[in-house]
Amino acid sequence: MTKARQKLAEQLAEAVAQALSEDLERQERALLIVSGGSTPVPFFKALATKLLAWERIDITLADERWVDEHSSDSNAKLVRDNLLQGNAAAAHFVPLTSKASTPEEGVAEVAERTASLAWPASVVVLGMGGDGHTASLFPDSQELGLALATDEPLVAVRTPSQPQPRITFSAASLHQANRHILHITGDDKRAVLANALNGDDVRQLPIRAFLSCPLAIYWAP
Ligand SMILES: O=C1O[C@H](COP(=O)(O)O)[C@@H](O)[C@H](O)[C@H]1O
Repeated sequence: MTKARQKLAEQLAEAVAQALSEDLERQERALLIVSGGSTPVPFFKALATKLLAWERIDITLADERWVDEHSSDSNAKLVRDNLLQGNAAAAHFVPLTSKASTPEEGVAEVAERTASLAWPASVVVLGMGGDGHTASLFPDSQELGLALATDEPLVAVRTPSQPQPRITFSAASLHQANRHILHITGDDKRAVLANALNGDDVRQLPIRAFLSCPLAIYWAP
């Protein structure tokens, strides 16, 4: 972990804690939506140390691989191991998988589970892959058009470039937030983001669906 990435994670944790705290001053519960992958780990660890009314905070994921919750590929495991620790262990975490064997079979149950959360979310923290995907809105997914257009909260996704089936919040659901943040690191992702800012084809680079939310960008080399 470089010093710049650690500092970025700490600054992001401070901003997210501040946002949650502000929202909790005027509402009973607040919702935080986080992303999986490798980038958020230092952010999760920094956020877990914050003194917040965690028992009034719901946390869920932007997307998930349809894998066992103990799998190393599980975004829920990532959140449990790194964010739901220390002070933040009191938060209420809502995972995006079920006992169903496929996301197509489980999506309705997960949608019911997430409907009772405190929408709009206080903060959505997005990540981005080198192909411009965010959440599980992948350029090569046959469900991308549906996930970008539907009013349904969640979509089951099959993506040729990914080994596991996935479930993702739709763009419409992820738009329902008071604040949107993109957390990325590295020159390769900076170049992808620059490319995204220079065009408007959302299917080519799905992160474009969030560029005008507005989107606060947290980037370090
Ligand atoms: O597959 C995923 O990838 C993206 C980016 O992950 P990273 O490892 O490059 O940080 C992530 O935002 C998404 O939630 C995750 O499911």
